[in-house]
Amino acid sequence: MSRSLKALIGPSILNSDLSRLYEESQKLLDNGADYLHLDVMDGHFVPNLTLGHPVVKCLRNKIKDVFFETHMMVSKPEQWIVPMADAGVNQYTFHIEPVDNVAEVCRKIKENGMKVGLAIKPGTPVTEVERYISMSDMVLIMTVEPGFGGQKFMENQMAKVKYLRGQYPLLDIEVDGGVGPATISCCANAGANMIVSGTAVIGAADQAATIRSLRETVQQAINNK
Ligand SMILES: O=C(CO)[C@H](O)[C@H](O)COP(=O)(O)O
Ligand SMILES: [Fe+2]
Repeated sequence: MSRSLKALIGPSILNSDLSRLYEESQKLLDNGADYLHLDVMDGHFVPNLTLGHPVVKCLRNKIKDVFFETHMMVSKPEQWIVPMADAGVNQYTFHIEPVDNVAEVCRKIKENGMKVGLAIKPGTPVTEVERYISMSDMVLIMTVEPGFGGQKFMENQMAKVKYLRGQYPLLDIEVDGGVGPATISCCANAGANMIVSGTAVIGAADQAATIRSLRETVQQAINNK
């Protein structure tokens, strides 16, 4: 049977009340999130700090059967592969910009039993990531400068998504940054199927309805292709 694309919504907990990380995460899952997108920042690759593998491990101890993606906004992604695998991460998504040997990092991630996600910043050409696609499970096209939640969606990044979708009909393509009800059609029509949404979902009056509506918009675009 051939594989088909699936619309998946992975909320980012970055702009939630982080003193209640477990409760906020569980609430998102109860409201229909397909996976959790955990933003890891090192204060060096981006000018902000969030959480690391000890926190991810504690969260994993409380939330067992859910797909955890870590979005590694770090200068040395190779350094955190083993600790994140040990913490129970399912997919290790890292930025290729600071990495000399992307293939080697991909190899190590797989060797440690995780899926590989390749991320690029808004200023990085899509061709930079395209050459590594065969080694990856997913490509993340950032739609804000990484580092902070609550920023404005960059529509000009959709050209990258459209290009990738045209070339790779079954590739998992994720968008992250400023995505919510106002911008989801843009992402869906360009061909993104994995949707990270932080502020828009966390702050929604009806979280379940918002998650459902994001997924329906994306699934409809997939079905109409
Ligand atoms: O990687 C990120 C920031 O670097 C976050 O995942 C992203 O910003 C999600 O939050 P929001 O939807 O509020 O933009
Ligand atoms: Fe992110």
